[in-house]
Amino acid sequence: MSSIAQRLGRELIDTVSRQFYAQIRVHPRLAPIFAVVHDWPQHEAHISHFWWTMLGGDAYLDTQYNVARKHLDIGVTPALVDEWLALFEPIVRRHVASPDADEWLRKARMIGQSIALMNTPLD
Ligand code: HEM
Repeated sequence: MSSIAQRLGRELIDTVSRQFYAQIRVHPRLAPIFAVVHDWPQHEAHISHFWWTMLGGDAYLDTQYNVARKHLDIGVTPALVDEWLALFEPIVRRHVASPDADEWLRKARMIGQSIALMNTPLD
C-alpha cells in the first residue's frame, strides 16, 4: 500500500510548504514571530521534509526535529495556532484531494493542539 507521501510526491509537498510560508511572511500577526527564520528556502525545505516523513515518506535529509522545543518561548498563543491552521488548510485543500487532505490536516491540527496546550498559561 502506498503512503500519502508517495501519492502526493515531494514536489507537491514542496509547493504547499513554499505557498504556506509565502503567506506567513505577510501575515500581520504570524510574520513577526517568524522573524527568527533568516533562511526561508532552508526553512521551507526543512518543513517540507518534515511533512514528507509525517505523511509516511522515507527521510531523505539528515535533519532533526524538536517541534515542542521550537514552539516554546517564541510568543505562540492558542489563538495564533488557530490562525496558522486557517492559513494552512486552504493551501492543502487547493493541492490535495480527500481523504489524503483530511489526514494531512488532522496531523497538523494534532500538532497544533499540543503546541497550543504547551503555550496555555496554567491559571
Ligand atoms: C499549528 C500547527 C503547527 C505545526 C504543524 C508546526 C510545525 C513546525 C515544525 C515542524 C517546525 C520545525 C521544528 C524543528 O525544527 O524542530 C516549526 C518551526 C517553527 N514554527 Fe511551527 N508549527 C505550527 C504552529 C506554529 C505557530 C502557531 C507558530 C507561530 C505563531 C509557529 C512558529 C514557528 C517558528 C517561528 C518556527 C521556527 C523556529 C526556529 O527555527 O527556531 N508554528 N513549526
